[in-house]
Amino acid sequence: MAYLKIDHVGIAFQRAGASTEVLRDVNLSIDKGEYVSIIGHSGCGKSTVLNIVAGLLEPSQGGVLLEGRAVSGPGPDRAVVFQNHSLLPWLTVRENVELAVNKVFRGKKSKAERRDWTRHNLELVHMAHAENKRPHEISGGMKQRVGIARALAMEPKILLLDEPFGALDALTRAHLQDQVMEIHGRLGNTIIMITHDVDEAVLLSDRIVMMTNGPAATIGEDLRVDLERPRRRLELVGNPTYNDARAAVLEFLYARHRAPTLAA
Ligand SMILES: Nc1ncnc2c1ncn2[C@@H]1O[C@H](COP(=O)(O)OP(=O)(O)OP(=O)(O)O)[C@@H](O)[C@H]1O
Repeated sequence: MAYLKIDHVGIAFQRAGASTEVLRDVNLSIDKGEYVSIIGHSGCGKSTVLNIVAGLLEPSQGGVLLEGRAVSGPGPDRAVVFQNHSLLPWLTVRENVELAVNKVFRGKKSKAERRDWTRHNLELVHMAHAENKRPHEISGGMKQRVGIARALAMEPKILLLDEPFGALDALTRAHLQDQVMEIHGRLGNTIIMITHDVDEAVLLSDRIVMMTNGPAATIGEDLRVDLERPRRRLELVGNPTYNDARAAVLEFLYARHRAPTLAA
């Protein structure tokens, strides 16, 4: 049995009396501990897939099963990290993470244990030094790290990353990618990540799921990335497996499934 199963999922949105079918017959099985990226052109429905797994949207057809149980709404077993860090501005870094920790672990861990757990997760993303700062006092990359710490601290079964590095400069982005790879290597989280970046997808993922263009988008190809872990970006320069995976994704996106705006 798959750990997470997206089973014949379809969704249509109604707008101004018209119905648009955004996803059709999306099927995906993910094993525990797998790092799966979803890539596809803008507007094809990647976030919609993620939001259905998160339980924030209800599919019109099919459903999502986590450990054999149907997902029927949001829950702490599926934590989402959005592109634009969503920290509460009036709380400190520590309080932002603690809020989630208290929600999940009140009654299960003592107050002191919850504090330690909060600190531990901030340490995982190297942000413990800034625990008393408020979001406006730290950089975008740091805010994103806090968002990741908050998600990890909930000990979710599935970590859902919606373009988590999209708003960052290239160097910060590379640094954070390395940290996420390191955390995944250490904790073995099951991760679904949306990205537009082909190199990011190849570097981080065990599998890259490529989506066709909408409307009625679906999974066009599911590519396994057979690169040993831990992966180091510099060592992968010139690696034939890396280059083949990269070429396959580029070919899918820019030859077989060009964006409608690019195809004109
Ligand atoms: N709640 C909604 N109501 C109506 N239409 C929606 C809703 N959510 C998404 N859509 C539409 O569904 C399509 C897919 O959107 P989605 O955000 O999933 O795409 P995406 O692939 O994640 O895009 P991007 O890469 O630009 O973030 C778009 O045409 C969008 O306008």
